[in-house]
Formats: sequence, C-alpha cells, structure tokens
Amino acid sequence: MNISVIGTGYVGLVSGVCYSELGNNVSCVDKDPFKIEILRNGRVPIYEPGLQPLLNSNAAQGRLKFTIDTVEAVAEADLIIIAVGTPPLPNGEADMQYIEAAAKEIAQAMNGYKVVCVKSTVPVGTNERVRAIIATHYSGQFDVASLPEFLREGTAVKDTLHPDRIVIGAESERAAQLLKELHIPFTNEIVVTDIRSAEMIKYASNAFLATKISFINEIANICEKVGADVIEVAKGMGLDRRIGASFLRAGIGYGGSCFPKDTKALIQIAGNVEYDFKLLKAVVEVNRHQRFGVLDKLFQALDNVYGKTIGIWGLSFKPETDDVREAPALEIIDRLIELGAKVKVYDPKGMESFRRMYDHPSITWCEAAMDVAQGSEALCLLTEWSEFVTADLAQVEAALARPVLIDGRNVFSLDQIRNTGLAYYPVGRPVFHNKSQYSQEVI
Ligand SMILES: NC(=O)C1=CN([C@@H]2O[C@H](COP(=O)(O)OP(=O)(O)OC[C@H]3O[C@@H](n4cnc5c(N)ncnc54)[C@H](O)[C@@H]3O)[C@@H](O)[C@H]2O)C=CC1
Ligand SMILES: O=C(O)[C@H]1O[C@H](OP(=O)(O)OP(=O)(O)OC[C@H]2O[C@@H](n3ccc(=O)[nH]c3=O)[C@H](O)[C@@H]2O)[C@H](O)[C@@H](O)[C@@H]1O
Repeated sequence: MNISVIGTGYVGLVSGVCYSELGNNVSCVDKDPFKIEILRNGRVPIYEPGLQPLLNSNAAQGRLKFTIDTVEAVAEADLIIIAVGTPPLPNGEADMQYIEAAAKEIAQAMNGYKVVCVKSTVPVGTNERVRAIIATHYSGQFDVASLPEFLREGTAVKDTLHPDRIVIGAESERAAQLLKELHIPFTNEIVVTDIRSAEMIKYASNAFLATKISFINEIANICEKVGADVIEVAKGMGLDRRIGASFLRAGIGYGGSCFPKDTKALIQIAGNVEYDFKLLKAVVEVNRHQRFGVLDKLFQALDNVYGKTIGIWGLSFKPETDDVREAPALEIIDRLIELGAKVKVYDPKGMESFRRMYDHPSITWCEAAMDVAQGSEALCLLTEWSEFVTADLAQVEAALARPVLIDGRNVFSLDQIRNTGLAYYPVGRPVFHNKSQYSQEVI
C-alpha cells in the first residue's frame, strides 16, 4: 500500500516507520524543513527506544521517505494519514488549525479515490469537517476515516507493532476494509465502528486512564494520613480483574502532551453540549495539586527552602522520553525558585528540551545524577529513570549535605532505605526516619 503521513511528529514518525516495517511504501511529510533534513540524514529527532534501527533499515530498503512536498506525497498515496498536532487553546479546546490546513493541502493534491484518515486526537465531528474541506476543493470520490492512536511515549514502537487494539471509524465498507487490511498484521483486535464513536473512544480512553491515576493519588494522600501503604493498597486492588493493576502507580500526577490536554478538551467538548463533566473536572484538579506534595514534604523535612540547594532527579514527564511537555518538574522547579531555593537538576535525556522551555540563573545543570546529590540539602526524585532507581543509596546519602530523600515516584523499598541514614518521604507510604543513624536535629 502507498501511504502518506501528514505531520512527522511523535505519532506520524513512529506510525510511518512501523507501517513501512510491514512492507508498505510510506512518505512522511512535515512542514518543518529542518526536521525533514535531520530524518533524511538518517537521524531520529526525538528520543524513542527502538525507533532509530527501524528507521534506518526501512529507509535503506527504499520504503520510507521524508519530504516537505505534500502535493507529491498525497498524489502517490492510496491512504493519507493526518497526524498533525492538536494543541490546547487557552480555554482547553483542541486547536484545529493544523488539521484544517492539512485537509486543505490534501484536497488540493487529490487525483483519484483515496482514504483520508485522522490519527490526531480530535473532537467529535472533526472527520466530518475534514470531509467538508476536501469536498469544497475536490469533486471526485474519497472516504474519510477516524484512526485514533493509543501509543505511549517511551514504548511507542512496541505499542505500535503490538497494540492492544486498533479502532477504525469508517463511513464506508471500502475504507474500513482498506484499514483492516493494513492493520491485521499488527493485531486481530480491530474495532470497526462509526466515525463519531471512534473519535470519542480516544478521549474516553485517555480520560479514564487519567481518572485511575488521580483516584490512586487521592487514595495515596489518605494513606499518608491514616498510616497505610498505597503500594500495598494498589496491589490488593489491582488483582481484581475488574479493576486491573495498571495505572495505579501513585506519585506526583500525570504530565505529558496528552493526558493534560485531552482531559481538558473532553471537559470542553462536554461543555459545548451543555454537559457538566464533574468527575473529569475533579480528576484535573486533583492532578494539578498532586505535584505540590513534593513541596509539602520538603517543608516537613527542612522547614523552609529559602537559600537552600534542592537536588532534582528527572525532568521528563516519564522515563524513556526526552519530552518535558506538561512535566510536573516544570512547576515544581518554578515554585522552588520562587521560594528562593537554588536547584540542581539532572535528567538522562530531557536536559536540552527542559532548558529550551525553562531556564533560570538559580538552576545548576548537572552532568550526572551524583553531581545533583553532592551538597544538596534534599534530593527529589521526579522521574523514575532506571539510572535513579538503581542508584547506590549509601553514595547518595554520603553526597547529600542533609540526608533527605523525597521519592515522588515510590521507587525505593523500605528494605533499601532501612540500611541507610536517609529520611525518606515517599507518596502514600509511611515516612521513614532511621533515627538511630543520624540525630533528629539534622532533619
Ligand atoms: N505524542 C503522543 O504520544 C501521542 C499523540 N497523539 C495525538 O497525535 C497528534 C500528534 O501528536 P504529536 O505527534 O505528539 O505532535 P507533534 O507536535 O510532535 O508533531 C506534529 C507535527 O506536525 C507537523 N505539521 C503541522 N501541520 C502540518 C502540515 N499542514 N503539513 C505537514 N506537517 C505539519 C508539525 O511540524 C509537527 O512536526 C495529536 O493530536 C496528539 O494528541 C495520540 C497518541 C499519542
Ligand atoms: O494520547 C496520548 O498521547 C497517549 O497518552 C498516554 O501515553 P503517554 O502520555 O505517552 O504516557 P503514559 O505512560 O500514559 O503516562 C502519562 C503520565 O501518567 C503518569 N502515570 C502513569 C501511570 C501511573 O500508574 N501513574 C502515573 O502517574 C506518568 O508518569 C506520565 O506522567 C496514553 O497512555 C496513551 O495510550 C495515549 O496514546
């Protein structure tokens, strides 16, 4: 099949590479000539495990091309996949300008029957809008279809090659058949439905996962007050197959380019049809506060942070990605600086992208995890990179000016901490002070 992917961001690039891995000819189009140049030179412009070798092998076999020429890519394609961004507008609604511009450009290049599908996360009704835009410029036959994407950053290649399910929203049997044929090598779990339901499945899935996270974070906050351990609670809950074990990791809340954006967009979508989505509003509110638990714990440990040096492990919104969009670290660091702290930071992959988004003279950009700990009066773990999870805690303790460890992702066990003199502040689990090993005055 000849496929043209419009928008070579995270989703466009990963899906383009994976479709070519199945033997399809794929042209990835982007407006950004700099990005296309990097890709043509065989380099992946984002950090995503497993993507580079797949890109190299498919490009070498001539199945994968990168271009800024939408007209040529569309003219050659049987299937066009729109994967441009749908960032939030100030009121939370998804900004449709990139989708609309892409639809116009596609319309102008149409030269025969094609299926145009939208992979971007878009409000219900968007595919109909795309159909209308194309129809004003092109009078031939074509179909539109919704093809929501469920990949996660950091495991995007695996998620795409082995998805839990594929959802296809199609208005014609012909379009549904073409998309089924394309995806059957990935999985047999293919849900074919109407376009509006497919658009809704995407928002509902992200909103539900975000709800699970905010739910367990609230349980964690209560655990702290009643002396229970949220890890035990989540384990006990998750074994019930009706609940499921995933997305029950308490911590500092969800970040990233999707959950924060999509939950707010769904609240707006509901609002536009005069429905007050109270539950989802609470999910967003809980998430907004959860990150500041790190600061509460710092105050508990240090009284105040003014003039103190605070170490930060992890800037990206989750491990295995350099993406810092809506990362909890942004607001935590901003608040620490506002309160007069000096901050030392390190992230294995996210330093550059973070610095492009946020820089301040009070930040020291460290080259290694232990440099952050050295001389800091507390260390806060904000992203569970394996490099932090496997750190030598005795070395951490020795490096710190005060032995305070705030674990925003609950990565250490009490057994590990017990052997150290660290004062340990996890989320939703008992604070541990090994008082026999250091004097109370230090903390
Ligand atoms: N990032 C993720 O993990 C996931 C994202 N999504 C959804 O997929 C969509 C895309 O997300 P990302 O890949 O993260 O976006 P992104 O912002 O990384 O990439 C979008 C790309 O589209 C390009 N673009 C914009 N207009 C264009 C046009 N007219 N022609 C050609 N290129 C154009 C931009 O230059 C940019 O490179 C969004 O709706 C998002 O919600 C869905 C699942 C996962
Ligand atoms: O629409 C999207 O863009 C994507 O959004 C999420 O994927 P992603 O944001 O890449 O990453 P997740 O693994 O879902 O994590 C999101 C955030 O939730 C947090 N999280 C996740 C799980 C958990 O148990 N607890 C928790 O705090 C993570 O730390 C991270 O900040 C969804 O998982 C994907 O299915 C979806 O395609």
